Order: sequence, then C-alpha cells, then structure tokens
Amino acid sequence: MLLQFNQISKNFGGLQVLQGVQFHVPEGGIFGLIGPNGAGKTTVFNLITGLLRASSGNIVFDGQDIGNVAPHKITERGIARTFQNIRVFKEMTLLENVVVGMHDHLDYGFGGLLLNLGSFRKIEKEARERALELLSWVRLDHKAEMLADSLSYGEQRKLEFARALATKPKLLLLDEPVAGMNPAEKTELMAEIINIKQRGFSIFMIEHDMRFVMGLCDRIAVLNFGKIIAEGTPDEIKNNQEVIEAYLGKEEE
Ligand SMILES: Nc1ncnc2c1ncn2[C@@H]1O[C@H](COP(=O)(O)OP(=O)(O)OP(=O)(O)O)[C@@H](O)[C@H]1O
Repeated sequence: MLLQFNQISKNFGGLQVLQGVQFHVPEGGIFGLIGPNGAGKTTVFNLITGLLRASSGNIVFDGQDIGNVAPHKITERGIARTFQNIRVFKEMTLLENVVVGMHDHLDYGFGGLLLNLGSFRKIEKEARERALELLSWVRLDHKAEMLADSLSYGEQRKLEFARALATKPKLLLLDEPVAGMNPAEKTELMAEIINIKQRGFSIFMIEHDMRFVMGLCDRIAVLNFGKIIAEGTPDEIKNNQEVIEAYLGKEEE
C-alpha cells in the first residue's frame, strides 16, 4: 500500500472530527474519499500533508511514518496536492507557474550557483523544457507564454495539475477538482485525470460530485460524521445501504 491511514483520530478542542479512521490507498489507480459536508475530508488531506497533527493513530507513506514530518518534507517525499480554491500565480506565465512548482527539486548545487553560470543556465533550460512537457500533458503548451490570468477556470485547474506534477509526486492529492465547474469542463477534466493515471501516477481525490467520483475511481471510501462507513469499488459503494442513507439519500433531498 502506498498510503496507510491507520486508526486516525483528530480533535479540535472538544470537537471530535475524525474517530478511528482507517483506509489504505494502493499504488497506481485512483482512490476517492467521499462524504457529506463537514464529514472531515479536508481534515484528512491536511493530516496527510502535515498541516495538521493527528490526535492518535499513524500515517504511513511509502513505508515510512509521516505523522510528524513537516509539510515541505512531505512534498519532498513524494506527495503533491491541489486545493479546493485554485491557487495559481495569475501575474506569471503558465511556464513560470510550472517552473516555480519544481523549484525545490532543481539541483543547482552550491558550487554551480556561485562559480558556474553555465551549469545554472543549463539547469534552468532543462527546467523550462520539462515545464513545457508537463503543460503538454494537460494540453496547455500552446499557451505557455501567456499569463495565467488569461485562462478559463477549467484551464487554471489543469495548470494546477501540471504544477503539482512538477514535483514528480508518487501520490497526487486532488481536493474537489471539479468544484465550481460546468459540465463541459468536468468532462474535460475527467479525461485529464485519466491521462495522468495512465502515465503511472497514483491519485487520491476528495470530491462531492458523485457522477465524477463513480466514473473515475477504482476504489472509494465513504466518510460520515468522522467515521468510515464503507470502502469498496464504485459498484459496491453505490449499492451499500448505509451509504445510500447517509449520503446519496441526502443528495437527492
Ligand atoms: N482548524 C479547525 N478548528 C476547528 N474545527 C475545525 C477545523 N478544521 C475543521 N474543523 C471542523 O471539522 C469538521 C470537518 O471539517 P472538514 O473541512 O474536514 O470537512 P469536509 O468533509 O472537508 O467538509 P467540506 O466537504 O464542506 O469541505 C467541521 O465541523 C469543521 O468545522
């Protein structure tokens, strides 16, 4: 298993947001975490990325406990994320946005920086070429030199994907990737995510849009009031009575 979320509880003061939550994300494929508003999904992502500390339980990524690792170190170990609210640098070009994403991973070397402008330039050139390649993965390479501000909402989301992939993550976390998108944008984004999966990346997403989750994920875990109530394939989840009552039922109301 690539990521093990083991018996995690999280309290905010007296509020118990997660209670003994356990699920395992396999390597390869797309894993989804769904659940009603306030179920605790974002808290799960914040724990995985080191922004929050669990009250009890442990999180193992790629064989190592990451429960007390700082956020930037977790990125280095191979977890990248996108956010619910799009965070691109609007006054920078698309290419610059992606190069910034890979910055921590560029190995200039101290000597290289100080003594050898040539090798510095070479690394910069390679970074730009790699960024252009990542932009081509989400079919935005033709806009590489444009400002991110000129992109549509759906395109900005794709730019975020390219930037997250710039760190060469073993696991890509997507926090409600289709929030606020129209049906056409959703369909296109679905294709992009399948593309990323087919390039061998492991993906873990939180999403509200049931059709999107059911259509994309290989496995799904359902969180309700801070507890996992089901885990399985999309078909198993669709037909689980507790899930229907807790989540799908509410959606239909
Ligand atoms: N830093 C915090 N301090 C106190 N309470 C918090 C904090 N972060 C989250 N909560 C509470 O924890 C609960 C779960 O929040 P969380 O954002 O994880 O849910 P969610 O499933 O992601 O919801 P949504 O789908 O609306 O984003 C909510 O009741 C929220 O108010």
